[in-house]
Amino acid sequence: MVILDHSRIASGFKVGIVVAQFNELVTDRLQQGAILQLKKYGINDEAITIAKVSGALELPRIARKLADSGKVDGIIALGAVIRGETSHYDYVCAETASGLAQVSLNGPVPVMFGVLTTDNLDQAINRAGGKGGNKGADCADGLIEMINLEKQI
Ligand SMILES: Nc1c(NC[C@H](O)[C@H](O)[C@H](O)CO)[nH]c(=O)[nH]c1=O
Ligand SMILES: CC(=O)[C@@H](O)COP(=O)(O)O
Repeated sequence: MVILDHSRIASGFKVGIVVAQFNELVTDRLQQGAILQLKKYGINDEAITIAKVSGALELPRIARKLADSGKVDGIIALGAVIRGETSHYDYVCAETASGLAQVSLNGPVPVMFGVLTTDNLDQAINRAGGKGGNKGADCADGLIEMINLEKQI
């Protein structure tokens, strides 16, 4: 029996972070949470490439270009989609999730889905360093595990 271990060793990893600026009150906190968590693994500023996009819908395209660049071992995609009065929320959430999943499944590196999809600002804030934790930090943990796991396959 072979058990592939998703360890959390991160020596020499290069990480890309793609961040939506829409609702930047929230996404800035997600970004900081991801960076602080990566630093716990010894991944410092010089090993992190940050790309800012307008909104969540722009995340997949830049994530794909970064993935294809060969400059990173994995990507964290961060955003905050907060429901408004119309059905626009549904389309933004669905297409962003689908787009990022395609980049992860079809591209050369893993892409972590760090896009909050909430009904209001309070829910988003709570998941960006509040009582709900920090989704950016969670994505950092998961990315290290994914990179390590894929190196064993
Ligand atoms: N309403 C939110 C958006 N909307 C903008 C789209 O993401 C996109 O930038 C626009 O449709 C142009 O293509 N984006 C968020 O990240 N969060 C929102 O709550
Ligand atoms: C998630 C959105 O696109 C949303 O903020 C847009 O708000 P509205 O539906 O009121 O136009």
